[in-house]
Amino acid sequence: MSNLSTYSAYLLSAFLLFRFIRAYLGNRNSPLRKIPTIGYSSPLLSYISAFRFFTHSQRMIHEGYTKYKGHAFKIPMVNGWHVIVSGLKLIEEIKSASDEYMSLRFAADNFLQAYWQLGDYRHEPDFYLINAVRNKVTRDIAPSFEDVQDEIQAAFSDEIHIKGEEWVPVRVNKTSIRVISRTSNRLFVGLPLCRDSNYRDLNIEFTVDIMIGLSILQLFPDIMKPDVHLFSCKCRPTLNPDSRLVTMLISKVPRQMRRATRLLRPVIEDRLEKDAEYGKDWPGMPTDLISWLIDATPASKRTVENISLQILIINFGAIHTTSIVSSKPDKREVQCIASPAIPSFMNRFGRRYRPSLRRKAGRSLLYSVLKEASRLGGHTPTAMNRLVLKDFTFSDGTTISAGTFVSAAANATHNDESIYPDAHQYRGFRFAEMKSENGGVVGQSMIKTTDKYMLFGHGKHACPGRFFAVNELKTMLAHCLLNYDFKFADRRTEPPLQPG
Ligand code: HEM
Repeated sequence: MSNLSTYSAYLLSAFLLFRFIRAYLGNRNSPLRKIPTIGYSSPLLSYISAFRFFTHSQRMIHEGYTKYKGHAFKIPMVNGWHVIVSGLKLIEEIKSASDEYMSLRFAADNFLQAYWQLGDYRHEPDFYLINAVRNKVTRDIAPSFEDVQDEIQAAFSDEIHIKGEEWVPVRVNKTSIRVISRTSNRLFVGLPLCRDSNYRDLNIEFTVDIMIGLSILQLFPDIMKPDVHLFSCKCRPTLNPDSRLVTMLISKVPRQMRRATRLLRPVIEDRLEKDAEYGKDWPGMPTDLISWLIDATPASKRTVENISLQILIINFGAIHTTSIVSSKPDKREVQCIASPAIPSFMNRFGRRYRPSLRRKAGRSLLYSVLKEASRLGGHTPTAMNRLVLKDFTFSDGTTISAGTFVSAAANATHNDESIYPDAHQYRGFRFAEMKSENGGVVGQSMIKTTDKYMLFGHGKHACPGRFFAVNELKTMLAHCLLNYDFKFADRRTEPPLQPG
């Protein structure tokens, strides 16, 4: 046996022994024992289920939801348990739990393996970007939205090259992610950087690189991370990454962080200089995320590296999420052609409303189409992901111990027949046609989060970027409807949906 395989065999045996002892000791008195398990719950076999969860999370959560709807069930993970709840009551209890008990921030850090991939943020009370997004991207987007509209038009005409009367093939996912990267960054960093193809690719690739990094790191128990770290990456927010050869080979995250700093440095330095010279809100200060971040970040932390990293992270949270709502993450193709006519969709439904209500009706139909696509799209098996920091007992007596992940079963809820009749079918106007209790058509806003619609989470941490994301998506869809006719390249007439 070579040295490498002997070392691997020792490592594996030590890990299995460690896992067995830890699980055995931990399980004996754990209140989690009372919660039913999907998959194996015994110390060693549970590892098999933990691996299965990597590839079959939707299926396992659907199984749990079907068996224990309205209650909690648990699924083993490599580093502990993931408890999943459903039903108004338990979801409301997560919603109202204080951050002291259940933390989104720690759950996200843990999921992303942030300490290992991005650096040590444990001492930061909050990401400044969350405040910037909550306060500014939510309220102050109206004046900048004309720019965003302008970018949508420019981005589509750069991406889709219409040739006279010919149908042109378009990869939906690739096109939508590039358009979204450009339009979101028109708000985040402005012109000309938002159009720089190197900057655009960086933001698109960064998400993929983080996901690859976390998939490797999540396979290892935390206690082995110092070793795993030799093979992965660890870099401080100062962007001074450990440059060990193997580190650099496995994870691209540190490299991408340096690339971001390089690209953003001239614009951030210019803003910081102007801020120092003219003070806050200087005349002509651009209304974009850079300005908002500089404003929200304490003076001692206003470095190019820190602000670049925050911009990269917000792109991570904004681009792929928005693009998944507008298209499936596959390589399917549609054919596009310039459309001279106002789409029949608008005419047909416009007639059903008084002229004064037409614009409102058109908007509500667009929201409905998008909301239905996101309901069925199922890219998020769980929502309201939290790490339990102190033992927490739900009103039905279920106790979840500290260190456990807890979430709501989002996708299973979105596909529940008792909530959404014909749940597995795409009905574009489902939400626009929803009736109020007295029978009037009320429609349902995509921005409003409920225990039955959790695309953006729910409660005080519900996505603060959703106002921007939904307006961006609506404007993109309206632009496509007004400017192109399209059909699926493979001649299908129904959208290719992934079953929930
Ligand atoms: C369709 C697109 C998007 C989806 C599906 C989405 C989804 C989510 C979800 C599920 C959460 C966690 C909520 C919870 O656990 O209760 C979240 C949080 C967050 N999102 Fe989004 N998001 C989107 C777009 C954006 C955009 C465009 C931005 C920024 C402009 C953004 C910024 C944030 C931030 C800062 C948080 C953290 C909030 C907190 O910690 O309190 N998101 N998002």
